[in-house]
Amino acid sequence: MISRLHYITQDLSEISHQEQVKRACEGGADWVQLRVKEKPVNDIETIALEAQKICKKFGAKLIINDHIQIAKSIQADGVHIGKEDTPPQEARDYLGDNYIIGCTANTLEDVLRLQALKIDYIGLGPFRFTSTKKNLSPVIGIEGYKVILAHDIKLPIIGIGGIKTEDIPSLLNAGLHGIAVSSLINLAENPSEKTKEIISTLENNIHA
Ligand SMILES: Cc1ncc(COP(=O)(O)OP(=O)(O)O)c(N)n1
Ligand SMILES: Cc1ncsc1CCOP(=O)(O)O
Ligand SMILES: [Mg+2]
Repeated sequence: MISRLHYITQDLSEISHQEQVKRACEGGADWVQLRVKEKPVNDIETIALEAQKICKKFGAKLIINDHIQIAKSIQADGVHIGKEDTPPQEARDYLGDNYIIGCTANTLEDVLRLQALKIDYIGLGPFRFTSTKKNLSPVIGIEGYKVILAHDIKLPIIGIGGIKTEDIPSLLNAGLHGIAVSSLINLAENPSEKTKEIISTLENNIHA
């Protein structure tokens, strides 16, 4: 099952990725995407191993952003790859069938193209402007999500980009499977409590 909440770490000067993972897991996050942008690959692998220990302790899945080699060498649960990363089919051939592969879409055309591939979920965004990611694609907004999600899409679609807790009801109503958030948790006064609040809001708004 693809989680409703994809928690994503970010490069912050004050707090390590490992500590970010711990705080989110303590709040109940069961899906962690390790997104380290500003470090050499060897350092990212070391961080990933430590993040994996924490995720295992809490029973959370660990998804590695961008680096399929690291995912394979540490036997993480999966990878998230974007349009400028390894192509999805190449990632599937490299990782085999036992890894989760998520891919980024920014448009309906991206979603329809990705649908045909052997992947497990799509991260569709950005919902709104966010400073967490550089070179952001044009924002989709709630109306854009409604148009895209009106199509017959089989893969779970995860919304991403500037999402706040109060957006959750309308995003789920539009047809998203779940959401991915970074700064909402990482920059919260109490990240574990914020994680709990997001999870309970998601649970209260799933109308299966
Ligand atoms: C769940 C989810 N969706 C989209 C993204 C963005 O991935 P990408 O386009 O490769 O951008 P970077 O995260 O690498 O900057 C994501 N990470 N997670
Ligand atoms: C990785 C990524 N891809 C599109 S927006 C984004 C950043 C999401 O972070 P935040 O939840 O802080 O806006
Ligand atoms: Mg990427």
